[in-house]
Parts: sequence; structure tokens; C-alpha cells
Amino acid sequence: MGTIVQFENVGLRYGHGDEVLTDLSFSLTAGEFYFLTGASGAGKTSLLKLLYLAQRPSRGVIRLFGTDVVTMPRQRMPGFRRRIGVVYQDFRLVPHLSIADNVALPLRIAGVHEEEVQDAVAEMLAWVGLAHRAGARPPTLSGGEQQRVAIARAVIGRPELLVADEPTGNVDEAMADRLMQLFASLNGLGTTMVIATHDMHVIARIRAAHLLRIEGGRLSDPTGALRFPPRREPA
Ligand SMILES: Nc1ncnc2c1ncn2[C@@H]1O[C@H](COP(=O)(O)OP(=O)(O)OP(=O)(O)O)[C@@H](O)[C@H]1O
Repeated sequence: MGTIVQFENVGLRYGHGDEVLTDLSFSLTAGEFYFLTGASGAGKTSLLKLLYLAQRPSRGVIRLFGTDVVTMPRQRMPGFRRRIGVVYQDFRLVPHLSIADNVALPLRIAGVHEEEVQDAVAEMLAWVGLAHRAGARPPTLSGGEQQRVAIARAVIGRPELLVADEPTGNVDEAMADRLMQLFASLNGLGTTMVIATHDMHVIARIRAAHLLRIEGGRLSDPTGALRFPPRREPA
């Protein structure tokens, strides 16, 4: 498996403040499962934003799918973003669209045939336990339900890279287990996973996953995934 993400001496500061991410140099291997942990404010969301191209670094090089995305012309960004599924911490659902239409968005943008879209949306909504709410608008859902819609939308297009920010933060343990099964299946189909979470129960669900930890804007690597060839164990 090749390298899907490569950071070289990356730093990030917001405005004129101190660097919130410092000297990040690592690469992620395609097809692997990574958890990102760290205390509140350590820089997890900032690192994920760099990964899904919502933020440019203040210094350093980031290569995604083999291309330097820092110097890449802006007009190429949307093509790259379509290869990445994102579960945002604040969900970012489109409030005036039904849940089914929110989940369908990535497939419609990709020009998938409508019949196929309908089947895939029905399957995804059933998986996240929201088939009965398909016609509802996001503002009428609970936080946990909105989170499940956001996950369904992020995974439906089988992205090459899935980036998720605390994706089980608003659901109970049984649903968290179910969502982790969904992530494991997607990973089994070849998607590289990067999931920020505080939840050790969730981390324990994926035995083959690598753990990355951010402390004070610096990355450490308790499982050695970044220094040695990745382990491959059954999930
Ligand atoms: N848009 C911004 N402007 C200025 N500072 C920011 C901005 N976003 C984040 N920060 C600062 O960057 C640091 C890292 O924040 P970040 O959101 O990446 O942490 P986190 O590990 O995701 O935290 P949490 O677990 O609470 O979501 C914090 O000190 C935060 O205040």
C-alpha cells in the first residue's frame, strides 16, 4: 500500500497567534485505520482541517494523493475534496433539504444515476437507523440523529479518505458500536480512516487501528505506526 498523506515540517498558526500545530512530519499509509487523540484544544480539529483542505498550513509541505496541495491552484481543490469524506464536528447538514437529500448529495454531485442514488440512500439510512425519518429536515432531529445523517453522507460515496471529528460524540454506546462497524466495513473496502476521538471504548473497537496523539500541537505516536511498517491485524 502507498502513502496517501504526507506532512513535512508543517506548522499552523491562526492570524498572528502562536503556532497551534508545530513541526508535524508524518505519513499515513493508504488503507489503514488511524485514531487521533489528544486533550481538548490540543489541535485535533486543526489537523483534520489541514487534511480535508479547509485550512492551509502556515509553513511546510502537505501531499495528498501524491500531490502537493499547499501550492496547488485553487481550482483543483474541489476535485480533491470529492475524494475525501468528512464528518464535521458540527455536522454541517443542509437545513432545508430532507435527510435523504442530504445523504444523497455526494452521489448527485458525482453524477450517479438517480435509481442507484435512491437505493444507496435507503441502505445508508437503514444502517444508521434513520429510514423512518428520510423525509424529515435536519433541524427537527436530535444531535445524535444529525450526527448519524452526517456520517451517512460522508461514507455513501466510498471516499478514498474519511476524516471524522468526534463522530460518536452524540450517540449512545450501542449506536457508537454500530457506527464503528460501518467505519470498519468502509475501511475493509479500502478507505483510509482518520478519526478524532476521546472515547477509548471506540478506539478499542478497531484492533488493527493506529493511535496518533497530539499534545500541545505536536504529534506523538504510541503505536509506532509512523515509524515502522504498519501492523496488519484483523479488526
Ligand atoms: N479559527 C481559529 N482561530 C484562532 N484560534 C483557533 C481557531 N481554531 C482553533 N484555534 C485554537 O487552536 C488550538 C487548537 O484547537 P483545535 O480546535 O484544533 O483543538 P481540538 O484538539 O480539536 O479541541 P477539541 O477536542 O476541544 O475540539 C486551540 O488553542 C484553539 O483555541
